[in-house]
Amino acid sequence: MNLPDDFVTKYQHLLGTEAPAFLASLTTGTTTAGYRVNPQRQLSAKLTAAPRVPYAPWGYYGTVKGRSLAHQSGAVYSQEPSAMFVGATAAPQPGERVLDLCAAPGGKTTHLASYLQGSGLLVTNEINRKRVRVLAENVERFGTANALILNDSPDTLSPIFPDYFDKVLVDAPCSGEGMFRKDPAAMDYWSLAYVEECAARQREILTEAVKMVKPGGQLIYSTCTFAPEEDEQMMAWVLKTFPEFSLVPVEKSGGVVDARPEWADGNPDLKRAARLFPHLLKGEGHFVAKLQRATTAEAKRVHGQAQLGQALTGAQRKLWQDFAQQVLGTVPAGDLVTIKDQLFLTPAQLPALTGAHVFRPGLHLGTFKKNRFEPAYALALASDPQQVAQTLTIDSEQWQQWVHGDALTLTTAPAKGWYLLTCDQQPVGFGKVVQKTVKNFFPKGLRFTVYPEDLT
Ligand SMILES: C[S@@+](CC[C@H](N)C(=O)[O-])C[C@H]1O[C@@H](n2cnc3c(N)ncnc32)[C@H](O)[C@@H]1O
Repeated sequence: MNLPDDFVTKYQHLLGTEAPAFLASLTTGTTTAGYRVNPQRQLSAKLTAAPRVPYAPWGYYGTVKGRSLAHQSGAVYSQEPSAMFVGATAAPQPGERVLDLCAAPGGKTTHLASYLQGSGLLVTNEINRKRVRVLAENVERFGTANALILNDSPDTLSPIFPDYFDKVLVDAPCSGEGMFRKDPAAMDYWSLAYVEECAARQREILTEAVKMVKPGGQLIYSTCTFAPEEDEQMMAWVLKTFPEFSLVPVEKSGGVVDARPEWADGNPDLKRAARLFPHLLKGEGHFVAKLQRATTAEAKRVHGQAQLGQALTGAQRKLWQDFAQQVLGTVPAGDLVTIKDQLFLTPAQLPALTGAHVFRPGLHLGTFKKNRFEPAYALALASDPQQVAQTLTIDSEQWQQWVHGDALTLTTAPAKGWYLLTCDQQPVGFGKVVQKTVKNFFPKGLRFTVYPEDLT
């Protein structure tokens, strides 16, 4: 791999005697894959036998194939090990209000969801229209029930959520130098000028992000670049521009090191942030900082209350309750709304979302058809098979037919109706049983063929 000349010169100057090891790790080193397991799931011994990522709860080194049961059912999320340090630094407590401002494809968001354990609120936002779809797919696949998914720019959100969140994560769009080894295409658009462009955009994003942190709350800032302009210098700028914020020490282990004050204005507090270098640990390049807002200010009030959809008709409520009682065994608590014929369970007590683009108002429960209710795939993946009344266990061969979109044939005929299909204790979707056939409702856009090599 040929690194850009300007990049090599810059880091030779910055790193001095450390530069050869650093540059060699990028040109001749190998990337280490990782995955996080989903704490909401029963996990097979195979998934948890891999070596642990030292700083990341639920994190393991190793590979899980995309066309595997573990991936499809949301038992795992493939994530580069250094990226796991970001969620581990944010580590929200159950019940907190959390904003992930730059969230697609959803690696950090699903990690934050694991910490929240289905409680509190996760507002997960992605500015890009195409990428927000992928974010929604991953949030649903991971069985996240308490997320509001938005598709907005930071300046649309800051007036809606003033002083609102316990934790705000800005996993910023950056020059991506830390990904050169994993994704050499990131070098194609890199230049010294591009670093400056990214820094300007980060200042804009942070200017809005700070407004949404409640007094006493925290802002977590991360990039996957080595560029001091986007890392230490960005934090030095925040400290000077927003004096209510101070850096709190990021706990470091497993080869994670202090950030470099000498690469910014020399403020020793900058050491409190963290750098992940590929020549010092098993992972790619990252920078992570944790900023605390002082408690002195009084929180601004949010306006109004969100109208995320329509109220249910009596007939719709009965259809849903009958389905939930019979198939789930219980009616989940929470606020229900419909958008056209779609039913959602929404987070409670949100402010008015004036001007925002709501991509998912909450957990998709299903669709009202003429006089019947059809449960959603998202509900299946958010369900705990051990709590669900009507489940049907399928084997690996049937799972392959299922994700391919085929109907399944059973040897005996259970009672007619909806069942949560499970394979190896993982929820894989709802199927409708009619005599000895299970009709396939696996979403058309997600169907895939499993090849023999995917099963090893
Ligand atoms: C580093 S990626 C986020 C990765 C994600 N947090 C994850 O863990 O999967 C940065 C994201 O910021 C988005 N972005 C780009 N420009 C932005 C802007 N001006 N404001 C907010 N987000 C932006 C990009 O579309 C991209 O999805």
